[in-house]
Amino acid sequence: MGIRWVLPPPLPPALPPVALGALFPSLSVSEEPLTFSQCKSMARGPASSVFRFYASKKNVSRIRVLLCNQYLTSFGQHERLVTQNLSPSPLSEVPNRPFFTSLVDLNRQGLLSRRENYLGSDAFDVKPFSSVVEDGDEDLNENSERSKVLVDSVSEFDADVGNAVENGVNDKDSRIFDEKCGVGENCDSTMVELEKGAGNGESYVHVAYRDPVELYRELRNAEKAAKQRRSDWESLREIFSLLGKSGWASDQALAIYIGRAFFPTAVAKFRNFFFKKCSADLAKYLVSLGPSDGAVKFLFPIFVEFCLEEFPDEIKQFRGMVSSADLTKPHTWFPFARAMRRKIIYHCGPTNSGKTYNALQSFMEAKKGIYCSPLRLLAMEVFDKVNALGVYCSLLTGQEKKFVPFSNHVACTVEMASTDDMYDVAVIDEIQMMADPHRGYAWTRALLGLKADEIHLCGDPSVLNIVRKICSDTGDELCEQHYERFKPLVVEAKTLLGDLRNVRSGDCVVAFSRREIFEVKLAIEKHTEHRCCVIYGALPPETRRQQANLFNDQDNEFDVLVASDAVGMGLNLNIRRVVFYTLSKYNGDKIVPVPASQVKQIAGRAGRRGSRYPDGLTTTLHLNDLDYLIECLKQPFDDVKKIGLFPFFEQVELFAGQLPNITFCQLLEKFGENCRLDGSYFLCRHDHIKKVANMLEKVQSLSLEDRFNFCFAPVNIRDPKAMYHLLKFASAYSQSVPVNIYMGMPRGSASNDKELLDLETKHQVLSMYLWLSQHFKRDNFPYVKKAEAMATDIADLLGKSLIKANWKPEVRNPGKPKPQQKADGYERPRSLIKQYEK
Ligand SMILES: Nc1ncnc2c1ncn2[C@@H]1O[C@H](COP(=O)(O)OP(=O)(O)OP(=O)(O)O)[C@@H](O)[C@H]1O
Repeated sequence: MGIRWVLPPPLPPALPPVALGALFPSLSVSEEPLTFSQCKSMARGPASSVFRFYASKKNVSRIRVLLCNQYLTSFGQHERLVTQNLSPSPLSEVPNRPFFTSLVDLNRQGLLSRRENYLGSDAFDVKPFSSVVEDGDEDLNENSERSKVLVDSVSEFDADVGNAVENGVNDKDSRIFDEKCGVGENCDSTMVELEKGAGNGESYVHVAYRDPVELYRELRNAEKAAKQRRSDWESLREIFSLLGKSGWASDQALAIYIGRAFFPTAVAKFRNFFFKKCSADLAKYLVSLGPSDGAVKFLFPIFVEFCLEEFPDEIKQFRGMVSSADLTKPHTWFPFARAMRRKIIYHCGPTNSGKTYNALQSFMEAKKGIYCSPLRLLAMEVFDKVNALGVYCSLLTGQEKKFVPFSNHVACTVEMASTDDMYDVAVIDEIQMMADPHRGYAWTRALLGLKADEIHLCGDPSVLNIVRKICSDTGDELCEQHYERFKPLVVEAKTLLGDLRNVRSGDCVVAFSRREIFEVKLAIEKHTEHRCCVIYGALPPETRRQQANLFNDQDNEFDVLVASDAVGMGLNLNIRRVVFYTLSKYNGDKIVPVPASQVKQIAGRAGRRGSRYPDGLTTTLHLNDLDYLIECLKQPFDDVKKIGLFPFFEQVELFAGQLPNITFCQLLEKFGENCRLDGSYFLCRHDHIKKVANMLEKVQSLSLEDRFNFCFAPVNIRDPKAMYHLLKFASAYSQSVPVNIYMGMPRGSASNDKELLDLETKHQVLSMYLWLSQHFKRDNFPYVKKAEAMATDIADLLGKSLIKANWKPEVRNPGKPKPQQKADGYERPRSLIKQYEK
């Protein structure tokens, strides 16, 4: 936002002041700075009632001019006071002039100074009267003598500065001004000010036009505060309370490195200082504004001066902290990738349109390739598929490393993608996950940092625009390939009419909680001839694959799949119809509608090229939910505006150097509060990391790096048993003793839901052990083989348990809302979408 300069219209020199006001509507606003001679002519000219300007002889272009007009009637309370004050007005017949806009613009356009500490002051939206010149120029307040002429009325003023003869004001005053102000080539600075209404009872209004730097200096030098009425003190107290609570002021204070945490303290100190020193006029003026935005904006620049003088250490510390938490320009974090000429190919389209298939063709044809998957399961699928097609490919996930001899290809989870190795072709699957609130940073890092000549992105169009922007930042060439679904998805309007007895072979019933999944399975198996496979996130990938194979295989009775949203990605499934059991889910806080993008992704699993059901159908259990389903499918893809980012350990370490005496969890919190991001990025949510960090505070001797790494271990933070094991692993690691698996093998498959939950937890703990063994020195985790064997056995037991599972599910989280209990043997939810709408 540039500074705008107000130029008066050219005026006939002999125009009487009464006529001048009418000319103000034609004030032009120029983007160009005024020349010094223009300023001079304005100062001498008759156009305005009040001129106030500062000039530096060093650089005329830095002159700032504020042109005020005393006849404004709509420029806030304080201008009204000015108007009232100027009675009897010689110009009372002059119509109100729309000068207001120009003046406000001028106010808002950042005439505020830019001294070194005012970094980011473009964002300021405060009284622009700070007297500091731009760009480190000599501070006029400090180093130059300023002259001041006080004149009693508008016409006299006009006469003084410009048209003394024409307006009948004596030459002597004019000379005084010239001498004192030195309006001429050699003047240091010039300031002309009007004491409005002096002597008529409201003399304080001149305060509105005073330079905040000066006001601050006067306050600082004052011996003590003027006496005020009790009610005025009350009013002032309210104004300061408003300042302390003002989000606007706290945001603006960041520009001078007064952090949000320190802001209330700074305001409290400022208030104490102010109350000890304030003059009668200043207090009266503020009281006249009352506890309002106007008062806050008036006080703010004075507050800034106070802070700059009083809190240099705090400002320096916060500045250091902010610069060490600088996450702006993440594309510059990967200089090697920036030095490459990369070609990005965006395979853009809905599900089941052949995006991944085409990208994998290029991957397999390359000499050296990397495939980055959103899930372990999908990495395993690609690993199997590619090796089966004769291309040697290794597997790398957080939990396992399967090296295939002579392989130049690797299928990995996106977090494990190496930004050190060079590749001919890289594939990043489900690129829209860049916007995922928790894991988005991993996709962003892969896109920015992979060293590959060709990078294939597969995903829906939601992140296309942001990828375009990133490519223009990185200088990579972008090539877009758009896809359509092989066969359109058809919505079945009939629905299941609320009755699970209407499921058919090839259906996938989608529910959004583990409890609901087992309820549905139980109901279907009890009331129909169908048998159900289940897939949900807490199951190990091996078990999910086993269940998928069971469902795909036609030679068995398992012809219905009951699944969570985990079915939306990664598995090749022969689904005829996707049936939404509900279209609402618990988001950890409350019941919310399932986002349209997720509904599309899941519904799109129905019908798959080359499968038994190439035509896809989708519907809902309840008629009530159908409209929402249709609405979701009709909705265009979101246009994602921001993608995720998370600091590397080195960045956190640098930040930690600024705050040596706080816990790691507090450190993460502070980082979140103070980090700076470009507009296209957000800091990924890290509540789960903080929760682990909190728990690990008990483990004393972990280094910062180890602590950081432990916090990323895959653990279900809502499962106390899993958290307990993580704590034990970290404790043993910190004592440099071999980390053991303190867990026995279950005797057999589960015969109730409690045992099933136990198997799930045990597998997660083993998976965590394997993850830690990959992310820390292997020597510290000597029982990897044992953990792998146990994990395989447990996944097997889980598969067996699921086949015979016909029990009511345990409630893992009793806080969740329960569906309605029906008398006919199984629980059915009401349409939660309808409930939500109500
Ligand atoms: N040209 C092709 N020849 C044979 N089969 C194909 C071809 N293109 C795609 N397919 C098959 O179609 C199915 C869907 O393709 P693919 O997985 O590539 O779609 P997608 O758009 O990536 O979908 P999603 O986003 O759901 O993963 C797969 O089973 C794939 O093997």
